[in-house]
Amino acid sequence: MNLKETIRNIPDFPKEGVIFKDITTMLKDPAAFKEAIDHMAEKYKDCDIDYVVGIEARGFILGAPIALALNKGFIPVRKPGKLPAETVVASYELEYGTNQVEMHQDAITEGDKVLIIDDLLATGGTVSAAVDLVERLGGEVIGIGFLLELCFLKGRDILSNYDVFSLLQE
Ligand SMILES: O=P(O)(O)OC[C@H]1O[C@H](OP(=O)(O)OP(=O)(O)O)[C@H](O)[C@@H]1O
Ligand SMILES: Nc1ncnc2[nH]cnc12
Repeated sequence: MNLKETIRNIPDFPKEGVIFKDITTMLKDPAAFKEAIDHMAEKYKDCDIDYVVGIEARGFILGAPIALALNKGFIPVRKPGKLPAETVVASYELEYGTNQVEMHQDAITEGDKVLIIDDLLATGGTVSAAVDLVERLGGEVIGIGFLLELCFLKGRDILSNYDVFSLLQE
């Protein structure tokens, strides 16, 4: 199957000049969704990790099934004000704005080995903020996995100290 073809391009969303990669068309197709999860889980099946961290919101959709496929727990990184217990916060810039992400302070303890999953690597700002949260809590980022990498935005450059994998590239 050509997985990339199941992802739809929406021009000028959420603002002019951005071609939005809409994965809802892939998620709606069970064979495509399963292929994406299977391939991403396969990549990490022999890695020594304790948890999968997924970034709200689309990183949850991929990260949770990958965590289950690897038989690991799932830790959410959320947008501000959503997590009920004590949190750590990191700010970042996005292709189309700025935002913050949070993680529960007790989600990770010193020495935990973590795989971070998100749907898309653009500038790398979002995932760098998630890396920052994991490392401030003493965790070790073993890998960072994406469904799709927008190579022209060079997000990989700011992640050069990490093992970065993308299933699809554009
Ligand atoms: O590499 P970056 O430039 O940081 O961009 C990538 C991020 O942008 C999108 O999330 P978005 O903030 O649109 O939120 P959503 O998942 O809640 O739709 C995407 O899911 C990544 O998390
Ligand atoms: N072009 C894009 N499409 C979908 N999600 C994104 N997040 C950042 N840039 C994006």
